[in-house]
Amino acid sequence: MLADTVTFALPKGRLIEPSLNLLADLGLPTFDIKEDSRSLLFEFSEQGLRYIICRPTDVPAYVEHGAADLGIVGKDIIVEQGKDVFEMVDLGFGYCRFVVAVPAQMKDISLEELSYRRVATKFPNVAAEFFRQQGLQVDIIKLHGNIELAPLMGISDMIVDIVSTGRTLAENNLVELVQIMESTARLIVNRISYRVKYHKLQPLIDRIRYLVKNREVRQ
Ligand SMILES: Nc1ncnc2c1ncn2[C@@H]1O[C@H](COP(=O)(O)OP(=O)(O)OP(=O)(O)O)[C@@H](O)[C@H]1O
Ligand SMILES: O=P(O)(O)OC[C@H]1O[C@H](OP(=O)(O)OP(=O)(O)O)[C@H](O)[C@@H]1O
Repeated sequence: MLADTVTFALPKGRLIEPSLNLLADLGLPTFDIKEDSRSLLFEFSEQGLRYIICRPTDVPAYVEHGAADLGIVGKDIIVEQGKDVFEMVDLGFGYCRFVVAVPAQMKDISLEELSYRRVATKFPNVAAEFFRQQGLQVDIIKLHGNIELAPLMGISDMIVDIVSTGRTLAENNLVELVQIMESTARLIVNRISYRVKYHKLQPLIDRIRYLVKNREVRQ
């Protein structure tokens, strides 16, 4: 942890553009992600600021271990990973929903009938917790992407995944059965940084909170 520098972990992928928009709206330095797409570290020493670009699923680890003081990450990943970080601000962008989806021919199935079936997901903890709360026992198959393929290929009966437009479900003949939770991007903060760098971080967090409250969400 660099004492005089604030390090921000930014997720590459879907959330990078709205994250950079947020930084620009705050008047913080930004960079052109397209031109510099292989660079992973951006330093602005005059402003005492640096950005690291990581996989979205790695943002909480960088923040938890203090390599970054702050990070931007989806609530979906926060809930799945349960890392020891402060969740400070709902940033409003990156809206999506966790759902249970089944093949269209199973659209009238009741939740109880899902018991003892196989569920494919990138989010085993979210799925396990949901079915546990429902009092249902299921077999969880952890995959890393293209989850909609699993029921098509017969390795699972259903999926727990993120839905945004619903297009991926529809194109793979799946239908939403039940919503588990909604998700948006969040500002997370390292617990020790928050104490040690309070004089720097709290004003920044306050500005982000104010901006998010008073601006149109730029997706
Ligand atoms: N279809 C979607 N529409 C809108 N937001 C989404 C969608 N899918 C995911 N998200 C949100 O954007 C975040 C980043 O998603 P993205 O697809 O860029 O990375 P990823 O492939 O899930 O992460 P990783 O590369 O670390 O596995 C997710 O954690 C979620 O909060
Ligand atoms: O409702 P939609 O707008 O169609 O979006 C949903 C899709 O987006 C995410 O996948 P992503 O594109 O991140 O690819 P992945 O399956 O490799 O994670 C999610 O896992 C769904 O597959």
